[in-house]
Amino acid sequence: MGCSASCSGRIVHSDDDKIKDAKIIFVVGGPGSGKGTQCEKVVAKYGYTHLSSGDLLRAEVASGSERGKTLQAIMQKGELVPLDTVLDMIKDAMIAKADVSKGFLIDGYPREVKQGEEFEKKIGAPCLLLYIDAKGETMVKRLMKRGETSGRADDNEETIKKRLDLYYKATEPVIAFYSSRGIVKKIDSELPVDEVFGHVAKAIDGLK
Ligand SMILES: Nc1ncnc2c1ncn2[C@H]1C[C@H](O)[C@@H](COP(=O)(O)OP(=O)(O)O)O1
Ligand SMILES: [Mg+2]
Repeated sequence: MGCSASCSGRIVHSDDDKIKDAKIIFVVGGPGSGKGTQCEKVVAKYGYTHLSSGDLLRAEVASGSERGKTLQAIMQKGELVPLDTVLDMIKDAMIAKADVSKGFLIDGYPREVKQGEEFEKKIGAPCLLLYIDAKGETMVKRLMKRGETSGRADDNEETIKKRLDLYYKATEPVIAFYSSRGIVKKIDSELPVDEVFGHVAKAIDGLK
């Protein structure tokens, strides 16, 4: 945010104001369920901005920064990185895109209920949660295949298993949490990509 001590609070607030009324969609699903694939198609059709927490974190790792080194060690083990780190990165990215974006797809976040609560405190409430649902065995198969070319350190059998376990334990409660608010749309991601997208598009068209 680059606000020096001499700034009045106003500058910080105007940054926050930029995203105050933003349309926010959470995209939740297991690793390899097809979140990234669907988000790309939403970007093309609707002009939304796609923010993948994993991609933001991997970009930080690639930058070679000290923070990146710490993150890499955590991600390689298939664990969750500290909440504040991810949230700050998402918020900065949203502010940077606020002027040109029709809305935001928050992909891979929240990973646990607490992350959702913090997001709402610091940024805002989602109007929709797309629950990209595929079977465990489908996700493993897709990730093993993706691992052949992705270069992702966590696309290997051992880490995939840990990520799946963590998904079921920590992330599925997120879906229950938002279901009670009536904003969850469950999308069958076992179908071919374009058919999955048909359902995603219907959910987005139903907004407002
Ligand atoms: N509906 C679908 N049918 C077949 N393959 C799919 C699919 N959706 C995604 N894939 C493939 C593309 C990727 O290689 C892999 C993981 O997809 P992804 O979009 O990277 O998942 P995520 O972002 O949820 O981890 O599966
Ligand atoms: Mg992804």
